[in-house]
Amino acid sequence: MPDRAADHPRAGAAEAELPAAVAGWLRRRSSLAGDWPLADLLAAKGTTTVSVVIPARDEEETVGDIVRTIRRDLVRTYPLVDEVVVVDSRSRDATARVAAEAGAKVVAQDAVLPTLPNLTGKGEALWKGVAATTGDLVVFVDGDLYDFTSSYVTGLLGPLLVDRTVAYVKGFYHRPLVGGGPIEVDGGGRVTELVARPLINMYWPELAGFVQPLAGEYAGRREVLESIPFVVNYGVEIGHLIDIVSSRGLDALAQVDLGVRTHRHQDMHALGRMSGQIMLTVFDRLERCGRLVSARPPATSLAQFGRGESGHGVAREMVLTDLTCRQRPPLASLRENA
Ligand SMILES: O=c1ccn([C@@H]2O[C@H](COP(=O)(O)OP(=O)(O)O[C@H]3O[C@H](CO)[C@@H](O)[C@H](O)[C@H]3O)[C@@H](O)[C@H]2O)c(=O)[nH]1
Ligand SMILES: O=C(O)[C@H](O)COP(=O)(O)O
Repeated sequence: MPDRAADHPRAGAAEAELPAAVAGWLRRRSSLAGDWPLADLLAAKGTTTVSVVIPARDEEETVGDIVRTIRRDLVRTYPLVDEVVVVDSRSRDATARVAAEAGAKVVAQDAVLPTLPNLTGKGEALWKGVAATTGDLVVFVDGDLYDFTSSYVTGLLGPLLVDRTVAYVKGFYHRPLVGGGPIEVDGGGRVTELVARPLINMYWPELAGFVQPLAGEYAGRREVLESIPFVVNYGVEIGHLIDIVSSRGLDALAQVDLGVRTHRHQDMHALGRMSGQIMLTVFDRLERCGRLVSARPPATSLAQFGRGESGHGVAREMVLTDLTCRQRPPLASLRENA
């Protein structure tokens, strides 16, 4: 992997405070999408097969362009990707039709492993996506991206195709916050900055070098993805990082700069629920490895307040959501028990 001593992401003045392992990892395991030219990847691919999994819930606006771009650049023009699967996560819009018309294989989330009880959430869609595909390498791409290019996929595959010791590659980017007012160039990733990053630095400082620990664009080896549990909600990404660094060490992980990413932002209440799910995933992992002993487990119900109409004008309406950290077991364990 290219030596990034003087390149992005840079360790600033506080480098002395970073665990030495992180500073070294940043140099060894960070690269740019442009470091992985398609011709080199095609040469390295050999018989390795590649699946792209796109989880999508109500993404009719964007999912078609993402599928078309991957199929045009990486299936038809150059044979890097072997299958493109959209997991339709109970969409109420035309996501499934749009994705199929763009050339994806579309699987309904609940139709995969149908004998299991259905669970809800993004992590569930990803787990079913792994179950529904066969590639040796699996690339995940969110279905709500506005500025997707095929270099997302080539960048994520680069370290996996050329280095057997890399197990899992995370994307990173600049994240503008778009909508409402003027664009904030790095205003996106609010849950990342307010919740995930502080928790990671407190409890897994070896992961502190990840620029976008919650990125929805990442790739992994099938045997690795089938060996870890998947939290079924938005805790899935932080769960992956914690579980893989714990089982395989930091050098099994890499990150690639994919440039800039814009996506459909969720509202504040949705981000509050996401934050709660991420916190509960962290507490779950801390408890499992005996680092947190709580006299009373955290409550899993989140009360949020919105505006509703009452007979006396605007009322405060309370909505309760269950954020329980449900998990799917490693897919490999299902096969062993079959
Ligand atoms: O039940 C669900 C919820 C979401 N999605 C899809 O998952 C992707 C990402 O979901 P989104 O709601 O757009 O998440 P973000 O607000 O963008 O959250 C960020 O942070 C999350 C927590 O780590 C990650 O899961 C996301 O990938 C990452 O983009 C999109 O294609 C969704 O359609 C599903 O398939 N099923
Ligand atoms: O990754 C995150 O932090 C959340 O998805 C929120 O992202 P946003 O602030 O760009 O909407």
